[in-house]
Amino acid sequence: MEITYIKMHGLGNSYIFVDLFQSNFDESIFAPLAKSVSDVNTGIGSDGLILIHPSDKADVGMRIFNKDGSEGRNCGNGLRCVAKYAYQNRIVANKAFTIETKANNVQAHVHEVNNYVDEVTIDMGEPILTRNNIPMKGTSSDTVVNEPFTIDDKSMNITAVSMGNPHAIFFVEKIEDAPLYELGPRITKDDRFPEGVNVEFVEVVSDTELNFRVWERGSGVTQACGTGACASVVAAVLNGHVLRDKEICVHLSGGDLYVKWANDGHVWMRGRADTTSTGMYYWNR
Ligand SMILES: N[C@@H](CCC[C@H](N)C(=O)O)C(=O)O
Repeated sequence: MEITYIKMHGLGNSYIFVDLFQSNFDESIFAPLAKSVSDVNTGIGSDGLILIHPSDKADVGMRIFNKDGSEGRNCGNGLRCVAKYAYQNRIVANKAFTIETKANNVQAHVHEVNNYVDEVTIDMGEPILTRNNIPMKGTSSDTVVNEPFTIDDKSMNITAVSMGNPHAIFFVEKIEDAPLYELGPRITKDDRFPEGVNVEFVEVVSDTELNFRVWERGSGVTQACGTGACASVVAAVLNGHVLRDKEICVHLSGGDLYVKWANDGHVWMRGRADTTSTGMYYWNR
């Protein structure tokens, strides 16, 4: 099977994009295709697969499949890439437009300088803070803010936030000491999260800056996670580390994202989206 693709990334969080405005495939191929293209040795190498598709609910639609073939409901870095692609390939005519995800419809705004889109801002909508809707098991309170969380012999405090997909945020003193490889793969599959969870370790650098590392559900360690950065800023506000309605710079392994949890409840994310290559994938199923 031959599949035309584009490889793009948001701060090193890379995906293989397939434009379903141009071609059509059977639903059954997407999960195995995500696994196949993501393999760095026998595929292309990426954190997953993203479909750009026609939508009857928004100007353009996005679906995301993680490296292991599981489907996610939202992807912040993917949204900025889809916005850039849709504008540059004239799927949309205006710089401001809507994108449908499995979680919600978001508003995108591309920033064009000398005919080149370098940054994209996304209004990600409102975070979900209720335990049942994150979802996370437990009864101690309706929201999960700085709640004791023990795994094996390690006691930490968790704040859980959904940006349409679930995030478990742990504040640490120093980002270099975060137990990312030790606990990331355990927490992501912990029974307390019926749908799994994206795991973030966050250091508060100042009242305008956070350091951030992630173990993504279905993909493992990635260079960046847009929804994770948004969830971390919300968690930092809830814990009194940073102010609401103020733009916070989140330092991820692959670069910086600018995130604000506005007073109207919406979370805004601004950052780069980059294209690395286009090509034909020859898939031996
Ligand atoms: N990298 C993404 C999130 C991708 C989906 C996630 N792994 C999940 O399963 O929820 C981002 O930039 O937000």
